[in-house]
Amino acid sequence: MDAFNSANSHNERIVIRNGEILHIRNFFDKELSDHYLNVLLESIDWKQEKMNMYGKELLFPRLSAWYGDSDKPYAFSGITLQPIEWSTDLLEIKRQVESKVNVTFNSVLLNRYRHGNDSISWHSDSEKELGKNPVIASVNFGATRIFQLRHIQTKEKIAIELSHGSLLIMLGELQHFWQHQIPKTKKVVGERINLTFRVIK
Ligand SMILES: O=C(O)CCC(=O)C(=O)O
Ligand SMILES: [Fe+2]
Repeated sequence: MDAFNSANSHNERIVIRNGEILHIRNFFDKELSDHYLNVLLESIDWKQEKMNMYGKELLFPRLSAWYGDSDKPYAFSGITLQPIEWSTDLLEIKRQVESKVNVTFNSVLLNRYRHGNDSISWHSDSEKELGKNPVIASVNFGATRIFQLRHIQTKEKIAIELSHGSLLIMLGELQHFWQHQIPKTKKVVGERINLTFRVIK
């Protein structure tokens, strides 16, 4: 089955060991990307979540928010998030992403990296409620950051620059074999927002 509706020259289809990635650099044009960046910075209910590690409270090195149409709570990294109702802008972005991939998403996790010292460390999106081989669509606004993938067995590494207005889709068995992260950077970088659209079963 072909999960992608159409291929065009802006698409980069990356076939890797045990998985597949589609990367579209200018999925949203500059003007629309600027608009969404500003709207999301302003309107999303951003929180810095805490995690309990061996009795110590750790603040996540980023802000996050969970929106969706399901009232099922979503548990990840030791915390549970209750979804907030979709906003018009989020539904608009979701519709455009869905026009590219044959999946209807029911939730989105938003992460906001305020500066180079914000990050997300190695993990796979392999929570039970995402199902066996989840399709995860990742939308990027704001500063360019490096998205790294690491094969769990071979330790092979892949790096992809995710820039303003880009869309990255992860699919196949990728989450079983690869971890990914956004490392911290010493470079001076502005704010970045990432949205990962998901299907919670
Ligand atoms: O910010 C990103 O590009 C990745 C976010 C991510 O991996 C996640 O939310 O699970
Ligand atoms: Fe992830």
